[in-house]
Amino acid sequence: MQVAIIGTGYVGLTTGVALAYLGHRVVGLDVDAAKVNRLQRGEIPIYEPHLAELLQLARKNLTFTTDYATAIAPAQVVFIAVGTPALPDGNPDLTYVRQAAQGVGWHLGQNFTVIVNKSTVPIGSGNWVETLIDEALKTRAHNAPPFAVASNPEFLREGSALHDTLYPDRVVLGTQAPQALELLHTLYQPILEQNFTPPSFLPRPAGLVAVPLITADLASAELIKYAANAFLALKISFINEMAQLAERVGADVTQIARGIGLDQRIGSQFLQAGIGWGGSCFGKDTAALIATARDYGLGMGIVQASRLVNAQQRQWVVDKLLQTLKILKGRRIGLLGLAFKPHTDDLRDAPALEIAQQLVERGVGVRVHDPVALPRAQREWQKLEIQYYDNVKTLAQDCDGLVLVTDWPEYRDVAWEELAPLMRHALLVDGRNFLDRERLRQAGFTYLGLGR
Ligand SMILES: NC(=O)c1ccc[n+]([C@@H]2O[C@H](COP(=O)([O-])OP(=O)(O)OC[C@H]3O[C@@H](n4cnc5c(N)ncnc54)[C@H](O)[C@@H]3O)[C@@H](O)[C@H]2O)c1
Ligand SMILES: O=c1ccn([C@@H]2O[C@H](COP(=O)(O)OP(=O)(O)O[C@H]3O[C@H](CO)[C@@H](O)[C@H](O)[C@H]3O)[C@@H](O)[C@H]2O)c(=O)[nH]1
Repeated sequence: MQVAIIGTGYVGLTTGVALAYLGHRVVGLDVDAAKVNRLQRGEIPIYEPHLAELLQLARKNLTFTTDYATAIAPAQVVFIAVGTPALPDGNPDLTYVRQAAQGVGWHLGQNFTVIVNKSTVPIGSGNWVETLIDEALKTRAHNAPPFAVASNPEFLREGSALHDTLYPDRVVLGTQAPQALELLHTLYQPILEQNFTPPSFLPRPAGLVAVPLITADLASAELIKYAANAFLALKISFINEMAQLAERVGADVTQIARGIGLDQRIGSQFLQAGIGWGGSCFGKDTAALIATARDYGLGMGIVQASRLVNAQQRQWVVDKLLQTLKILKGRRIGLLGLAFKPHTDDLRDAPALEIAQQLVERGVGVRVHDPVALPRAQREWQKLEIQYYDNVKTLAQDCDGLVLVTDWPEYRDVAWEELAPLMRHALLVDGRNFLDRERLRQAGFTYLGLGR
């Protein structure tokens, strides 16, 4: 099938590369000319495992452009995958969705096209996009072509985006138009029936033979996305609240997580207590859900509470440093990990930024390290007075404490025994309960986890 994807960020690029690999002809469309130039040269502008490799395998089916006419006119399916960042009142900023929808309306070809909202957008956005396209079509001289709007929320996680796209837990399609559903079913058929040859570097999970398809009305599909993210955020905040209690009563939250997670009704994933959630989605999507509910007179107390707990977790790390070192002014603290999670260079709502800001405000000299996100942090955090290190050992020299912020696997392999003697205080706050605390203690560290 002929596909256009508007927005070549984490979601659009991953979707485009995956669909091209599956044999569809895909045009990636972006307003960012520099990004499109790089993609045309085969370069991936973000750090996302295997994306570059799969792009190479899919190249013959994939082109990139900044020109709406080139991308939209021949397309049978158009995905809108532009950003929907949070506004100060919690509602998502729909400026980019509006621009994309209007661009679609101005350039739609004469055959039936399905326009798919893949961006995370509030309830009613499907109808709104339809109206925008309709109005744009009216400005055109010739007869308006047939089209339908569908919702196809995206559930990929950064760091495993391609895996999640090729082997999703489910595909959700929200539309009332049978023709749209039929087209999208054909588009996703290789994934739904898992009848493609997996790339060698992304093997199919054992036992996966088919992916469930959920068909829903537009509003339900839109709400499924927000409900999923709110629930996941809530699950993490729940275990983090338990961590706060566990620490006070002398229990170990990692044992509690295991003890409840093995109950199949609860499930063991997303019970890792620590600094809490960050990233481009949980914060913005829980805020959007609360903002939507507010319009209907609902408070969304549980979702509000999960945001509150999350904010406390970031503060907890600073409090621990303060309690242990007593005076923070004049100290040197090293942060290990800047990205909001491992295997990505994404810094949106990264807990590291907030922790660094708080420490800087308290007069701490902040040093930071990350295996992949350093260059991006240097570009995006220019106003923040912190020092960047590409070597953990050099960073630790004369430090009063280290905070493990991101659970990058390589931090397990640090020669901790060599680090402790170099530091002014061999203190480590493990913000993810990730390291082997016995090993750290043997290496001479005062080890502090969260909730254990
Ligand atoms: N990042 C994730 O893990 C993830 C997962 C699921 C859903 N989502 C949702 O998907 C959407 C996209 O997120 P993302 O992280 O990929 O964003 P992103 O910021 O990485 O990419 C968005 C892209 O859209 C481009 N763009 C903006 N306006 C445009 C326009 N008018 N025409 C063409 N291109 C335009 C931007 O230049 C950018 O390259 C958001 O709604 C997000 O909530 C994101
Ligand atoms: O047990 C856990 C699991 C995760 N996290 C943190 O939670 C955040 C989010 O992690 P994750 O969900 O793995 O990454 P995202 O890429 O933000 O993916 C989420 O947000 C996406 C955007 O909407 C959705 O598509 C995904 O389904 C949803 O998992 C990160 O800061 C993690 O460190 C924890 O603190 N404890």
